Amino acid sequence: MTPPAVETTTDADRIQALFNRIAPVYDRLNDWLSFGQHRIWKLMTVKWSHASPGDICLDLCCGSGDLAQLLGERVGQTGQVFGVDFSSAQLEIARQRGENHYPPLPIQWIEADALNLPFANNFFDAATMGYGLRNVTDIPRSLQELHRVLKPGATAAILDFHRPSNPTIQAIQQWILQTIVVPVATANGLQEEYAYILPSLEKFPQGPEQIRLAQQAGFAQATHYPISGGIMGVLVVTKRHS
Ligand SMILES: C/C(=C\Cc1cc(O)c2ccccc2c1O)CCC[C@H](C)CCC[C@H](C)CCCC(C)C
Ligand SMILES: C[S@@+](CC[C@H](N)C(=O)[O-])C[C@H]1O[C@@H](n2cnc3c(N)ncnc32)[C@H](O)[C@@H]1O
Repeated sequence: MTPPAVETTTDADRIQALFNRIAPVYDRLNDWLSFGQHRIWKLMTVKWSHASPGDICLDLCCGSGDLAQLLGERVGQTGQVFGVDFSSAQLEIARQRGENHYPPLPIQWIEADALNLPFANNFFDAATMGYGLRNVTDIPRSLQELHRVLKPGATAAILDFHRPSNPTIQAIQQWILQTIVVPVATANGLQEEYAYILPSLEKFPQGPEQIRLAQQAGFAQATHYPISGGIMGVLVVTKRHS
C-alpha cells in the first residue's frame, strides 16, 4: 500500500505566508511605526548602492516595492530595475504602486527565491535589499547569490534592523518593538506576525559578523554603517573588479 503523502511546511513557507498575510497593511504600518523614517533609511540605501542613470539594478526581497521605485527614479528611462520577491501578495501591491506613476518607471516585478535567483552571472550594476537579509532562511547563500549576479565592481546596499551598542538605545528599541509595534499590529489582527521581528533581530548577525559573511560570500569590500543611533544598519558590499 502507498503511504499517505506527508505535507512538510518549511521555514521558508512560513516566512512567505507571513509576508502574504501582512501585505495589505505593510506600507501603512511602516509609515506609522517608524514615523516615516523608513523612507529616509531607504533613500540612504539607494544612494549607497551607487545606482546611476542607465544602470540595470536589482531590488532583492522588494516586498511592496518602495525601494525598487526609488531605484527606478534614480536609473531613469534608460535604466532597468528588477524587483524580486517570493510573496505574490507583496508583489501585487508593488505592481499597483507602479500603475500610479507617470511616466511609468522601468521596473519588472519577478516572483522568485532570493536563494536561487533567475539571473545570469555578472548581470547587475547595483543592488539594494531592504529588510530581506534577516528574513531569508540562509544568509550565506543569499549573499552568494547576490555576489554571483552583480557585475565586477558593482555595489549592493543592504538595509536592516540592527542592535544598538548603546544599552539605553537598545532598551528603547526593545520597548518600542514590544510596547508599540506589537500592540499596533495586534489592533490590525497581526500580533504573531509583528511579534516575530524582535526574536528575528536577536538571531540576526550584527555588523562585524555581517561583514565576515559578506567576505566569505566573495565580496572584496564590506562595510557596515549603523544608522539612527544603531537601531538600523546598512551593509555596503562591493564585488571585486575583474
Ligand atoms: C521599516 C519598519 C519595519 C520593516 C519590517 C521588517 C520586517 O522584517 C518585518 C517582519 C515581519 C513583520 C513586519 C516587518 C516589518 O514591518 C518599521 C520599523 C519601525 C521601528 C520598529 C521603530 C522605529 C522607531 C523610531 C524611528 C524612533 C527612533 C528612536 C531611537 C531610540 C533613536
Ligand atoms: C520585511 S519585507 C521587506 C520589504 C521591502 N524590501 C521593504 O524594505 O520594506 C521582507 C521581504 O522579504 C521577502 N523574502 C523573504 N525571504 C525571501 C526569499 N527567500 N526570496 C524572496 N523573497 C523573500 C518577503 O516576502 C518580504 O516581502
